[in-house]
Amino acid sequence: MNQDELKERVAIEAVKYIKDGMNVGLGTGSTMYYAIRYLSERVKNGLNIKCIPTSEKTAEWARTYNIPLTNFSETHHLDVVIDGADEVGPNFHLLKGGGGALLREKIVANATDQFIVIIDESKYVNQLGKFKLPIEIVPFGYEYTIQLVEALGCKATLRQSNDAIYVTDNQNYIIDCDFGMINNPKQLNNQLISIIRVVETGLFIDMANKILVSQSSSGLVEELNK
Ligand SMILES: O=C(CO)[C@H](O)[C@H](O)COP(=O)(O)O
Repeated sequence: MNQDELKERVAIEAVKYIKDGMNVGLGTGSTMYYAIRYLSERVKNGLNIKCIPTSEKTAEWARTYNIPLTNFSETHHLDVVIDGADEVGPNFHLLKGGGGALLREKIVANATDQFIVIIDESKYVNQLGKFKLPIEIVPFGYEYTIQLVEALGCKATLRQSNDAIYVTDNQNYIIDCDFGMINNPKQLNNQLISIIRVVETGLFIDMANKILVSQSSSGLVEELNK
């Protein structure tokens, strides 16, 4: 079973947690694309939901597939949030932001008591840090911000897109930081967000309640609960 098939499998399982009348947070990324497509089938068959997307891309997909959207002016609490991740480590701490949507993803995940993360087994790790940690920073004075972050022990690379600096949906920049293996994700997250110029990090500490993992050997989806 290839990685796209694994993504589709786990996405389909996650969408089963969405029930009639729910307010739902929709994450960002290629795994979520499958979830949105499957969800659109259920909406077509009468499922009544309202969703808050975590990125402009996800909002575009949702509109394309006729999934009703809402926003935080109308709804403050979400019944369930589904999102992918780049790595899931011990204690369900997550490393996210590969798709550049970490800030809205964290805001949306923070609005629920049921945050379901969908991954294939290659992303389930003993220690976070093989994937470079994305950090959203304000453009103002970004060169010095990079120095301040690097002083915490990493090599930071300003994310580019089409030969220009990558700009997030919030008009900020992303730096991808190689800290090596991260021994204490909670402490590192606290150190990083104490830098005023850092908006948010891709470390999601104590946020996920349920991890769905698709297994390459069997194609089965394992459910892990906190
Ligand atoms: O954090 C994210 C976007 O900011 C994504 O959830 C993460 O990058 C996983 O994406 P994919 O499902 O494409 O592997």
